[in-house]
Amino acid sequence: MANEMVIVLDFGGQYNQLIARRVRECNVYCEVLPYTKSIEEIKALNPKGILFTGGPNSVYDETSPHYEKAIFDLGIPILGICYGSQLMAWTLGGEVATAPVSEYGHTDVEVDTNSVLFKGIEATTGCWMSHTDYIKQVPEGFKIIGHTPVCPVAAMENPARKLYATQFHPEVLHTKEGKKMLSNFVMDICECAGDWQMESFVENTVKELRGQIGEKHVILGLSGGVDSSVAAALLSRAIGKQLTCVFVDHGLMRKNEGDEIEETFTGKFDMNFVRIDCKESYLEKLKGVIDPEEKRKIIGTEFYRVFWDEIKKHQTDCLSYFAQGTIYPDRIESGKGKNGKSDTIKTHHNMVDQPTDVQFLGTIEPLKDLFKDEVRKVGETLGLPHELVWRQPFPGPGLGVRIIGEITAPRIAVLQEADWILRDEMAKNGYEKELAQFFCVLPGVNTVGVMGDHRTYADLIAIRAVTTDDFMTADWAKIPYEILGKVSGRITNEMKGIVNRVVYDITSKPPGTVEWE
Ligand SMILES: Nc1ncnc2c1ncn2[C@@H]1O[C@H](COP(=O)(O)OP(=O)(O)OP(=O)(O)O)[C@@H](O)[C@H]1O
Ligand SMILES: O=c1[nH]c(=O)c2[nH+]cn([C@@H]3O[C@H](COP(=O)(O)O)[C@@H](O)[C@H]3O)c2[nH]1
Ligand SMILES: NC(=O)CC[C@H](N)C(=O)O
Ligand SMILES: [Mg+2]
Repeated sequence: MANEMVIVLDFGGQYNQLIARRVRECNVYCEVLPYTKSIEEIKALNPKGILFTGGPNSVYDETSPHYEKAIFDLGIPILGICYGSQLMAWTLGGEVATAPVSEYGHTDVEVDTNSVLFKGIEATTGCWMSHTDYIKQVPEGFKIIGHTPVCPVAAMENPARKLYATQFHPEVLHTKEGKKMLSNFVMDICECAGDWQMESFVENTVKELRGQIGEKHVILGLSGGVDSSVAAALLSRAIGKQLTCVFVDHGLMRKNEGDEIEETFTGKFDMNFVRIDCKESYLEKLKGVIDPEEKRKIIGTEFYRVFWDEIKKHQTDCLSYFAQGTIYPDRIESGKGKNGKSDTIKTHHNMVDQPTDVQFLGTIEPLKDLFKDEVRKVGETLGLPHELVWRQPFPGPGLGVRIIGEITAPRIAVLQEADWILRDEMAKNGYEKELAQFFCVLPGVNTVGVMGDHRTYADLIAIRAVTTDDFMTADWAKIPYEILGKVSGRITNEMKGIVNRVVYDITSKPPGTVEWE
């Protein structure tokens, strides 16, 4: 049975995925759709509620994204946020104009606690604002349920039509009671039951996979990372030995990692597992390549070829499905997630177009709608070992996107060694589990140093470490200086003549990204 669903209509805001996350935290399935989705398509999905996102435009501009008025007559509850609130007001005959005073950041809002939207919330509540326009006049039938000293309509409602709007952003953590407000909307106003549970996800997905695959064979790209391991466990539960897991050892893994993965998957699991050594062919393909996007595309395309060659070996008579552990943020950050209006930040290797001569029966991505923390929950539900479920993510292109400039065997070895020292020292100091991700980067810069009265001219190593829960935004990690000092001391001593300087990356995301390429 299909889950009940809430839709986020994307008008170009920055926090749209966050809205979906917050709704899912209420155990309600939620997807972000472009505002170009027709009203018929939306009706067909039978949503229990709709949220309109924020956006950079002004509704009174003719060229801004608008939506047909009829959506407000469907009887489906709607919550407009920021631009979405202005759109609701404007479309229904209210007035929106440039605000006399813009509000950015923290603002105390006086809310009407008699409104269901603000049930259980104190009358003055800290909210997060980011607007230059405002609702000057609410449409007929609407009541103001929130204001600030400079914003007369910080929230409005028409409960009879189940229409609600907030000028502030309830989805961001800085809106103290935002989660409660969204929960009030989803549970009380949309009357959702909260049936999006990991147990039912596993059960439904396994059933769907069985139906889709039938007697056919599936080749899964298994990296030993969280996503593909969870995808492997799901597929294995659905189709058992019809599944073959293919681990591509492209030589860009961390020190000893290839052997460790082989050991785990041949030792702890009863799955068909194949490790393919293609170190040489990857090096050959990447020779002389320095552009980050080009590297990513070569690595991604090569993945397809390896899988395809493997399939051809086993199947001469019929085609197999190809499966991978793609998750929701992979699609979004590659610019393929939503309305095609978002910028391509970097092409994740698994989002590269399939070469035309590669023919799979179809692609299976059972985790494509999940966020990382949800994937981990699925992994736990499936009973995967804790260390596997809570592993740090490791990008498919591996050290390839941490070696700036040309990728060569000696440069890979340098980075592997430095990275191993960092991981070893973090583990020894019990700091490993504190951070979402940490690693070394080889920037390809030589610097001058002095050692034993000799001049050195050797490589620089950068340490990158972040805290985040969804990898969409991240902060640089405040690793204690003592640990950083030990790491730097060990790298420069144990890699004498090779590395003579270590720096720490103190950039958050945005403006940086987690990986350097
Ligand atoms: N070395 C590899 N061999 C085979 N498949 C791979 C390899 N690296 C990545 N993939 C495929 O690409 C997908 C995306 O990679 P990604 O790194 O995002 O996920 P993951 O490695 O499974 O998990 P994690 O994010 O924890 O590293 C994987 O789920 C897997 O299907
Ligand atoms: O499988 C992957 N294939 C890729 O091409 C890729 N690029 C980045 N990452 C990982 O995604 C998270 C966010 O990284 P960025 O801030 O660098 O985009 C971080 O966890 C990165 O390690 C990738 N994972
Ligand atoms: N964050 C937003 O959605 C902003 C909406 C609109 N562009 C404004 O400035 O008011
Ligand atoms: Mg990975």
